[in-house]
Amino acid sequence: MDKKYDSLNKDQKKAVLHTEGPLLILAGAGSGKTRVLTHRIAYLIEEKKVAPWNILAITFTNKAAKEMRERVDSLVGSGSEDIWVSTFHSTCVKILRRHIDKIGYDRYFTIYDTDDQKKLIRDCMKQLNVDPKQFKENSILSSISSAKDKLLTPKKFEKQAYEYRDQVVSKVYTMYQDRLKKNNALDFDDLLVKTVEVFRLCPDVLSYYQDKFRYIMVDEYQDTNHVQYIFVGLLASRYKNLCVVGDDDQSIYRFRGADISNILDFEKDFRNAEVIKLEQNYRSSKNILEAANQVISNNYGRKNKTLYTDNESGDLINYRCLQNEQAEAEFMAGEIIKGIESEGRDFKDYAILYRTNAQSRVIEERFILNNIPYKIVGGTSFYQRREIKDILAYLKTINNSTDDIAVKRIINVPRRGIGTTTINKVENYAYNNDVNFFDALCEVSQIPNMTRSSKKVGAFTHFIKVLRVEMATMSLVDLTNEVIERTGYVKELEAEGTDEAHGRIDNIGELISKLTEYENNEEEPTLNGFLEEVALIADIDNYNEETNVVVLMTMHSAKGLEFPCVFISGMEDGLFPSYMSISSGQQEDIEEERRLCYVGITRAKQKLYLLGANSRMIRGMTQYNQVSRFIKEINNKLFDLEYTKPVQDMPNEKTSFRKNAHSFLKSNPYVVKKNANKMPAPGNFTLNYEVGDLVKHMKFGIGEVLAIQPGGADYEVTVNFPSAGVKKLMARLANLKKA
Ligand SMILES: Nc1ncnc2c1ncn2[C@@H]1O[C@H](COP(=O)(O)OP(=O)(O)OP(=O)(O)O)[C@@H](O)[C@H]1O
Ligand SMILES: [Mg+2]
Repeated sequence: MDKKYDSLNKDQKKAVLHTEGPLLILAGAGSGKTRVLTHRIAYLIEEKKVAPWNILAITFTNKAAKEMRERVDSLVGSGSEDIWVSTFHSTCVKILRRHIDKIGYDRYFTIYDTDDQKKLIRDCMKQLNVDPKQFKENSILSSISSAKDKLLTPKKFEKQAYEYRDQVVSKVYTMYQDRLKKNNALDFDDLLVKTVEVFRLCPDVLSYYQDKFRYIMVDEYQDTNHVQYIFVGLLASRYKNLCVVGDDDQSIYRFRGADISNILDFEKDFRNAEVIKLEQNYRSSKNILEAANQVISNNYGRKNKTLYTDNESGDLINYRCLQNEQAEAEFMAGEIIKGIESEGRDFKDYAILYRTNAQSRVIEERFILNNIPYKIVGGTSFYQRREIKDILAYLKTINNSTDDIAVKRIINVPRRGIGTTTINKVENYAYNNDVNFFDALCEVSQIPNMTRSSKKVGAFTHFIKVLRVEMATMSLVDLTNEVIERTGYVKELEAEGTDEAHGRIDNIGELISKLTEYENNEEEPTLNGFLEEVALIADIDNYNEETNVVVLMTMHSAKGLEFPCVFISGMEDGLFPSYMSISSGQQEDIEEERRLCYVGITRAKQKLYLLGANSRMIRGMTQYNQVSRFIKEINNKLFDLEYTKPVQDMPNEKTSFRKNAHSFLKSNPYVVKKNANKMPAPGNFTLNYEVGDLVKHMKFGIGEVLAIQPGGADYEVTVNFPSAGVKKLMARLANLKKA
């Protein structure tokens, strides 16, 4: 056997050599699962003389597929181009291009992306007279998608549709599917559904692929959904040479239909399955691994796994709670620059992970300021996002209506019944009369044959003109809120209720935060000034093509990847774990967040930063979040104590705590300053403490007074309790004692 297999440990080798029969490799992060898969492919070809075209390897993303092919290439040398290494979707496309005619589709079908899907759904809803105010296309779309995941055809779905909403979805689903077929198109879910359909209806096709793919491997098996599970099951049912690898602790796509039981039930589905556990982690330092283990051990119902490493203890984990999100971003930039200048690191050694895409905005701006090249992976950079461009287009239109592109962008967003025919006519009029688009809109009554839409156009131009007048007496934040309110932009997103829509709402909130920041920092804030500032940032943020760059991404996108240094930003309750997961009250939701935290931590090889902020501006409002519960699940001993006060001990560290508080107050315009309690006392009630003092509360222990504000017959006192976060208390009831 070739020398390259000597680098594998005993269990890994066992997994590589076990080529016949079902095999489950269930192992924690960084234990070499993906590495085993690549070596297994090499072994099958080189030692077992299996033809490359008899091998199918499925990865979760195209990026992972590309990496796996490269790794196999470097192991085997030649022949690897004949192996099928791809995602579920690309695998299915290849199969369908050859055989979909068997179920009445043309082999040259087109694939619909989300935008195409939405257009089609909209058409169907119109034809069926479904009220788009009551039923949002995105929400219907996501119901259809989840039906497809479960292999529910329109007919089957109809049979189960007892509730009114389901009956509406059922009607749309039936027509949608019909129209897809007429258009000879498949959506993304169909790629899997139709492949399974071909396999079930055409035994000869299934038989061909069962024979072809004698050896099947699936990476990240814990995140497969039902239809993917059926697909793999059908293919593997003849030879049963199926090797799946995964980690139940890294299942993070439940919201997309991933079913963790697929991995937990593998032994039931495939009797005689060999199960191999890999227990050695090769990726991370001892400290990082220990932190990950401590966090995940708080989840119930796990498969029993232990993970150790022979790597060095390495640096302690750098946990820091900074003053606010700006300071957090500044700290990251500083650390990266320090690492490059004094530790010989490269930009590409660093990854910044966060819970929601909206968090990237502040970081992007800081990096631009400090000339740190970066790239957003699996997402769009902040100012390129659709909703941000839309709202900015409104602001541009209000500011200066000669920007035709901006006006055209929003003339029918959200939809107000102004269609392309109208727009074309207005464009022609503008061209012929040499006026800009907005002016042409204002003169709509002069344009022939426009009676029907002229009212709608008039309402739009009126709306813009009114805001133009009102803005003289309004802050920019209020102006933007007016736009959002009166257009119903956010309301529409709320009604959609999908994860994507929530993400967009978060991003709009982030834009409001940006505006608030701008207004606070600028002596004479103007809309024009703001738009100029943003235009500059939006222009520069184009580092995308470079390879030696810091990468920014959500923890979801980081699955399977590794980096020497990892920052996790926003370790605060309400952000991570998310507010939704906390407020749902479901243990499962917090557990999914905890798995995500485990994924995040285990991306790091040498250096891990867990960062949070005392205060964070969300939707233009300063929020004081508690330290993330996940931080509290990590033993303080693993934190770099030189920088971090252990959470529980903080109140004893009086001096540094005070010092901290003062700089905190300085940077926080929202907090009433020190002389606040010299304001007229409500009634005859006085306090014996002031802002900056430490006080003791019966339940929350010692905390620091951040603000005091008279309110009726009492004071509202804002206190930062290290054990419980920032609380607003009524002084009489709270009975706080100076500590
Ligand atoms: N036996 C080994 N000797 C040396 N390095 C190894 C060994 N096994 C794995 N590694 C290295 O450890 C790191 C993690 O491996 P790999 O990415 O395959 O883990 P994984 O289990 O797939 O992780 P994840 O759960 O995050 O997907 C890689 O850098 C890999 O090269
Ligand atoms: Mg992996």
